[in-house]
Amino acid sequence: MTQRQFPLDLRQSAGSGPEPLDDGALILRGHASSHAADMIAQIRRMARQSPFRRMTTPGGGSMSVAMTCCGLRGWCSDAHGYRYEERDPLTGQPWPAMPEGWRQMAVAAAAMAGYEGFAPDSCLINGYRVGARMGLHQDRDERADAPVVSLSFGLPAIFLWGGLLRTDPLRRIPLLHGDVVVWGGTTRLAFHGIAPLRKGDHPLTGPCRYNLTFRRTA
Ligand SMILES: O=C(O)CCC(=O)C(=O)O
Ligand SMILES: [Fe+2]
Repeated sequence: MTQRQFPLDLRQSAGSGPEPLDDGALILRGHASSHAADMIAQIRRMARQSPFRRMTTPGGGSMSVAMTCCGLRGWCSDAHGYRYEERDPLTGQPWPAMPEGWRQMAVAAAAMAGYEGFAPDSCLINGYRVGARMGLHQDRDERADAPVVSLSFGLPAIFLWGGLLRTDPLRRIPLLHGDVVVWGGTTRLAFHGIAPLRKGDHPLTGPCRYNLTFRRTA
């Protein structure tokens, strides 16, 4: 008898305890699944206030990932470089507030990874469609003495996880709907990225993947 297989893009992770990723880094599989529908609805509401946009890189290119932010400061990229801004440059208005439930989830996930007292003041919201990718980079525009907490919703993606040198070997780690990754401490500045998103259709997000990263900027 052939085993019936769920298509990859309908899968979500089981929530089977922390999965070590690296020193100071772990994956909480499925940890955000039960909040997904609410959080996706909130993302869509926020995007009416501060729309997803494809930012320009300092090199003059345009990012394939569409971004928006919430919280006290939002990450911005343009011809002048990368930085955090208190106002959305697109609207001239403050970014949408970070919902208290989001903050609590990020604080709890950080604590599960050993980072007590995480106080995120910014959340970068990435929107990926088929082919969108994020090249290998370090998250170094915010405080590196606080962890990054990352939530994935919708279509699966391959997370590329390296080391402190750009040339360190890369691991390819599937991130599914509801997965949470926390990294800090000695691997806070590890290089990472996202492989080009594969086509799919997710019941909650259709052809997209959303990724939320909570950070401490000041
Ligand atoms: O989409 C992801 O899972 C990672 C995003 C990321 O690395 C970033 O926004 O800095
Ligand atoms: Fe990053």
